[in-house]
Amino acid sequence: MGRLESVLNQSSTAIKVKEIQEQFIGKRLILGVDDMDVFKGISLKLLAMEQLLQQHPELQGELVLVQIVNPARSTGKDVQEAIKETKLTARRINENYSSAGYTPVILIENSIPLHEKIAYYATAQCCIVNAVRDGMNLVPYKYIVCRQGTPKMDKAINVAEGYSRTSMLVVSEFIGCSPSLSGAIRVNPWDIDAVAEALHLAVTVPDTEKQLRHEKHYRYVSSHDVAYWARSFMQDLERACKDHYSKRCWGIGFGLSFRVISLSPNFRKLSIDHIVSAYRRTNRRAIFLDYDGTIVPQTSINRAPGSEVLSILKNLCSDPKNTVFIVSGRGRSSLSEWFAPCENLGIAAEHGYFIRWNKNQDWESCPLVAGVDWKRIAEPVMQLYTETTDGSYIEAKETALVWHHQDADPDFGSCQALELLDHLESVLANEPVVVKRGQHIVEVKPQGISKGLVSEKILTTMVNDGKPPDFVMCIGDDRSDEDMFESISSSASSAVLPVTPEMFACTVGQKPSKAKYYLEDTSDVIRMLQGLSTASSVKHRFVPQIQVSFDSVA
Ligand SMILES: O=P(O)(O)OC[C@H]1O[C@H](O[C@H]2O[C@H](CO)[C@@H](O)[C@H](O)[C@H]2O)[C@H](O)[C@@H](O)[C@@H]1O
Repeated sequence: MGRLESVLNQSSTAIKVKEIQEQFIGKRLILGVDDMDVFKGISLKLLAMEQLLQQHPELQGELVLVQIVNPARSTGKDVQEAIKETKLTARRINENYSSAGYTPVILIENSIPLHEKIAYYATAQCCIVNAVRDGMNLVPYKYIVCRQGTPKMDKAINVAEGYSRTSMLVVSEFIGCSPSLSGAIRVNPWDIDAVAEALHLAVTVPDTEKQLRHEKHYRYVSSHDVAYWARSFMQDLERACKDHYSKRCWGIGFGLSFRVISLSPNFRKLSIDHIVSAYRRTNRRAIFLDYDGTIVPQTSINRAPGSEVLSILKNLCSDPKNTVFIVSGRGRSSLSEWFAPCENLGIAAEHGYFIRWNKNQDWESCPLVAGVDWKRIAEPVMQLYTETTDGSYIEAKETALVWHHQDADPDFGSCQALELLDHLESVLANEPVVVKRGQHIVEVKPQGISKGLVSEKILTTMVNDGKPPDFVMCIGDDRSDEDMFESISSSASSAVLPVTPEMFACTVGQKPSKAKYYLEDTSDVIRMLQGLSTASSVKHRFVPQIQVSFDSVA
């Protein structure tokens, strides 16, 4: 900024500004400054200018595009073609729309001194950067600083004190600085109609709007200087390195999915002996189990629980010391059908929208949620991604919609999922829903529903019933389960639980998690649950069932 301001202060710059003002008196100036490169979209810009003049004859004779073309940095065939195309298009526009004293497109192809370039920046009413691919591109920032000018420049060109500055920017959405320019008109450079329209808007909006946009831009550019960037970079670095030395790093995955994760040294494998001994010592236990990826492998074709799982759960539920819940994103009909043999099992379905304490009780549903009108917006968007992603499909639940891509090509499916997530978040921004990523799914579900609230509700009910838990175990593999891990640990440290129970938050797979423990896979989980189940059975077996009959005592 300082460098630009010092050039603005040079008398040679003021002289050039006056010269340009005189040359273009009564005209409106649009400026482009680009290297001659196939990616800069110069021809597309010229086509948009041509369309603008054709659609708005009132601008003919008045609107001028000055395109400064810095010499090409390479000499390849593609660059030569871009130069040829640029010249041909400029010539065609000038042949069709020039008049006495008016040339609509001025190409400046030779390299010009910095002060001249800055004089053009300072004079142009609008600046356009139309690159189809680029790095940061600093042209918009330079333009803003030059439009702000300096007191010395104002004096030299007779600008009154307190004169309100204006600047209008049309920028390609594909350049790095685009997201930082909230007052710019953003365009897709390939869309010539849209670029022509943006240029029209830029030159015709009232001055008050041009001033507001300029103020916004100048505030940003002047506050985000080199020192700001250096400071924020250092802060990011410090944050990323915080606790770095106390963490353990692991390389996981193969090929393109290889990544390094850093885990806290407190994160450790759950020892079955350790949890079984805590289980034995305790009398009021709360057990929360996620379904997919936790007690049933993510990859299994048959999604119903096997007989081993059912028998373990049945045994755990029949221990009067236990309150056992399946907490799942799945719908209530399949869960209640699958777990019909486990009469005492609690089920929280659709992430807790529906809760049932045991088979004999009715389903409670969350009173918070407004209707599901949002499905009319979300479904067509999901449909679009289903049509373009082979192997994907939509699952409609009572309160949620899920887009599945487990059977699609893994890389393509993941890319599509990220795009869909973004797309849904923008179209549903005003709806009472959240859009979440899960294992091979993108799910839209009501706001205010989470597995964390389920565990909180169950623990609170146990406390209110006079059975504050002294053992809490929660196992899950997915992002939605992290809410449960967080919730049980905050319940333990807050007033929800009067005494701190033995806590076992456990994720499935070694990965960054809010859980303190991990188990490798579903087989490990089943083995551990089997250990607990055996502990319950053994106790039952050894509880003396002796009936003393006093009648028999003589
Ligand atoms: O909370 P969970 O018990 O882990 O349930 C989460 C989702 O489970 C189901 O999807 C999962 O199984 C699908 C196969 O049936 C698989 O294609 C997908 O990748 C898994 O995420 C269920 O269909 C979803 O509605 C649940 O939200």
